[in-house]
Amino acid sequence: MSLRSIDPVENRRRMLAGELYYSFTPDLVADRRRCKVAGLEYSTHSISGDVPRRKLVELWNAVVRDTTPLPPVAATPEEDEDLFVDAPWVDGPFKADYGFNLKFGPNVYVNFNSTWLDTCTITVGARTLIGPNCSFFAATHPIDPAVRNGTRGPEGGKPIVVGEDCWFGGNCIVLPGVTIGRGVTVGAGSVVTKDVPDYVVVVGNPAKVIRKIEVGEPKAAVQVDVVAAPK
Ligand SMILES: CC(=O)SCCNC(=O)CCNC(=O)[C@H](O)C(C)(C)COP(=O)(O)OP(=O)(O)OC[C@H]1O[C@@H](n2cnc3c(N)ncnc32)[C@H](O)[C@@H]1OP(=O)(O)O
Repeated sequence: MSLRSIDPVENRRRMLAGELYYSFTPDLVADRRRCKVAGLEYSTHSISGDVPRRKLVELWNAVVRDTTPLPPVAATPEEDEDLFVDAPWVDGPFKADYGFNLKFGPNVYVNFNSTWLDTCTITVGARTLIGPNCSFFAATHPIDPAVRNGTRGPEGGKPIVVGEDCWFGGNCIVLPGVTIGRGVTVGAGSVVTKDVPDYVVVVGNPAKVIRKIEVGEPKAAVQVDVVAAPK
């Protein structure tokens, strides 16, 4: 069967739905290339720090294909930067398959070298912090090599959901179909293979709960005293 004969609309529907589909069709190859190019441009400016925050948010929105208009430019560069204080902050290098299946909430931070195989949606809840070298793999392949059939065979996927207020240490891997609750800490180097409930610490490969987290008073109660004294 030629991959060119596949109905691109139905194929794409199957990809997002987590059903078997073909990923080496011309349209999906082009979509991945678009994301690589947009991600490279974003990463380059993220690393060099040579553009204002507004431009970086614009480049990020291009990666994830978010067409929401940015707010009007503020009076000063500082005030303009403040407009984007809650925009997701992703340090380059960053790599994803499609970009448009990434759904990040406000105030999310992703440290450098993250990898996102977003054949299905990958949702990251507000205020979640992600350490360096973390990978989120929504994509999967058939276990039977006869079905898998290299680049000619079908592949699958399952969405990943990360709740609000989570923290991932460095070098974590999250597998397809995993839902992680609110306020979870994932220890460095963990491989999360199964769903994780709210407010626990998980570590290891496969990640296991090592303790529950007692949630404190609202965040404002914990303030580090670093505000400069008025001159
Ligand atoms: C957003 C960013 O950029 S993040 C910056 C990068 N920073 C990091 O990656 C740091 C990540 N931190 C960790 O992994 C920490 O170990 C934490 C947060 C999971 C520690 O959690 P705590 O609840 O304080 O665990 P604690 O240190 O008491 O250890 C409890 C047990 O778990 C084990 N453990 C702790 N972390 C890990 C881990 N990542 N993997 C495997 N085992 C671990 C400990 O060895 C200990 O085992 P023991 O009971 O047999 O002695």
